[in-house]
Formats: sequence, C-alpha cells, structure tokens
Amino acid sequence: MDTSSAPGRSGHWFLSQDTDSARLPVALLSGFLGSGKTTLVNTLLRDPRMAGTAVAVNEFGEVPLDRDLIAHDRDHTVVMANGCLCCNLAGDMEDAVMRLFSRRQSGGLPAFERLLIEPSGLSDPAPIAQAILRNPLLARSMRLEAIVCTVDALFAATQLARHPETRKQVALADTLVLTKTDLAAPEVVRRLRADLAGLNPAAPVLTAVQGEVDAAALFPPRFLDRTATAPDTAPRSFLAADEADAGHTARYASASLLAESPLDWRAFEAWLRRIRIAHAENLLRVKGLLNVAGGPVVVQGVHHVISAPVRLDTWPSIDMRSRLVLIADRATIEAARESWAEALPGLLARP
Ligand SMILES: Nc1nc2c(ncn2[C@@H]2O[C@H](COP(=O)(O)OP(=O)(O)OP(=O)(O)O)[C@@H](O)[C@H]2O)c(=O)[nH]1
Repeated sequence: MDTSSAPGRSGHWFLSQDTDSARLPVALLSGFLGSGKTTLVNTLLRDPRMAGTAVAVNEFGEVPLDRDLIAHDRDHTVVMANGCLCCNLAGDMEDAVMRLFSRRQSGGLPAFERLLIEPSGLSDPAPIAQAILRNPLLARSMRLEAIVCTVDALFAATQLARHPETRKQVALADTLVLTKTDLAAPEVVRRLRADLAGLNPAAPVLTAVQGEVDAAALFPPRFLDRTATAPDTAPRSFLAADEADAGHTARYASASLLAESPLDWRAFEAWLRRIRIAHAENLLRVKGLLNVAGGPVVVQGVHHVISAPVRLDTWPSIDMRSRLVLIADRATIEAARESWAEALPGLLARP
C-alpha cells in the first residue's frame, strides 16, 4: 500500500513515513560548475524508467535560471534558495522537499516516485547527504540511494588541481560520469581516468556524451523501483566524520544580470568574446537565457568553451527578461562589471 499521502500524527504526512519502502528514493547529482549535470538530468528525464521523478535544483547565482533550463514538467521541479546548498543547508532542503510534498498532498502535483537533487556546482555533497541521512524530517521521508558526480573530460584535470570542491565531489561519489569526451583528446581522457581511479578507486566511471547514459547503470535498482530489495551493504562511513568547509565559496564571485528590454545579440556576443579571451582561465561558468530579436536564446559556457547558442521556440516561463549568470574569481567579475554597462546598456546587475 502506498502510504505516502497519508497524513501523519503531526499533521505533516511525511512524519509518518517510517517504513523503508514508503521513503522516497533520492539521488544526489554533484559535479563542478558546467560539468554537465543539467544536460544529464534532461536526458535522464526522457527515459520512461525515470517517469515520476521530482527534481530539486540549487544554483549559485542570484537570478534563477536552472528551472527554465531543465526541460521538465515545471511542477516537478523546485528551486532551492540561491547560494551554495552545502553552506546554507539548514532549512533550504527541508523547505524544498516540504514544498514538493505539500504540493503533492494538496493535489497540486502528480505523485512522484523519486527525487533527484542537483546542488550547485560548488556544493560539497557530504553535508547534503548527511542531512538526508540524519535530519529527522528528511530521514523519515527519504532514503539516499546514490551519489553521482559528473566530471568534465575537458576541464576536470585543472578543476581537480585548483578547486577542492571538485576533489570532494569525485571522492564521495558512488558513480562517476565522464562528460564531454567528444571534445577532449583521448590522451587527456586516459590521464583523467587514472586521476579519478586514484581519488575514488571504487567508483565505476561511465561515459555520457550530451547526457546519454543508461539509467540502470547509473542508479541502483532501488532508485528506479522503490520496492526493490535493499542491497546488503555497509552504511556510508565517510559521511560520519565529514565537516562542511563553510567558507569555501568565498574564493568565488558571481554576477547576476537582468535586462527588461531585448538585448542586441551582436553586442552581447562581442562582449562575451572579449571576456572569454581575456579571462578564460578564471571564467568558471557563463549561463544565460536572453531575450534577443527573434525570441529566447540559451547561452552556455565553461572557461573558453562557449556552446553554440540555442534558440528556443517559446519562453519556458512567463519571465521574459534576459538573465545572465557569470561565476569566476573576483577579478574577472570586476573586469566584466566594468565593461557590460557600456557594451550592453539595459543589462543591469541585480543589486
Ligand atoms: N560537447 C558536449 N557538450 C556538453 C556535454 N555535456 C554538457 N555539455 C555542454 O556543457 C555546458 C554545460 O552543461 P550543463 O549541463 O548546463 O552543466 P551543469 O553542470 O548543469 O552546469 P551548472 O549547473 O552551471 O553547474 C552546456 O553548454 C552543455 O550543452 C557533452 O557531453 N558534450
């Protein structure tokens, strides 16, 4: 019997979820900025075995974008408060999960079978996993089935060397997913595989070009089928001793830009090219949904690689403002800040 919609003693239905099969299977999808998490989610969600998956996304940047970039039933997607999920954990995840559950309970949301959490690319998965395992509210309603980490074949070697977040994400994953192998030289991929084996020898390494991966290889059976038998494995011991590095995002800066009126695409492209050429090494992420002549355009970039802009047929939501997020070191954000006002009148930093 599905007890998941029965109200509990406290009035919150999720407090009553103490049988194992009634708890919602959860997978955590970590991976550094721009490593292909959303691409993987979008591809997975097209798989019939993933039907009924709710998605919770967390972004580092003040203008919400990912909800519009996840090609999913918007009612099945919740955005967790801006910032780094692992640093602002208290409340954010509870809030997000409670919003999903209460919408389901009120009939405003179709039933869902599992939850995929996509934290921001700067998040440490350990405290998030700990919260699911230990927070009384979350632990009663959810069970952590998998920690997956996307690894950017093109940039991971540098990210592993420069960003401790990447090392942590790789080290804690049950399964690693190498992305962008279509862009990286075979020798680079071979060396990266050796580095990954050194950091996390137990994790299988799958490959996903444009997010194409077999859901059954990526997730344990109990994530896809909540009634499947639990494997006889030891609890995740690494989580017990782990402490979050609460100040870790201080070395990164972000700019969140908004424009109410349509942007001049040529001026935008020329501005972005200048930023990319001058600051590629420190430009960790560019992500935007822009209102330009002809309709909305998605812009994506990581370091010097800016993907071909994607024109959308329709706006994914009623918000038709241009939104752009840059994540980099402070000097790069300052340099960008000095140039955009002149190059792109109308594109304003969100205060
Ligand atoms: N060529 C190629 N591009 C990819 C692949 N996977 C992702 N991308 C591109 O890489 C860029 C970043 O991908 P996302 O899926 O948005 O990355 P993300 O990890 O969700 O990014 P954040 O949420 O900002 O951390 C996009 O332009 C994708 O189209 C791949 O396997 N091959």
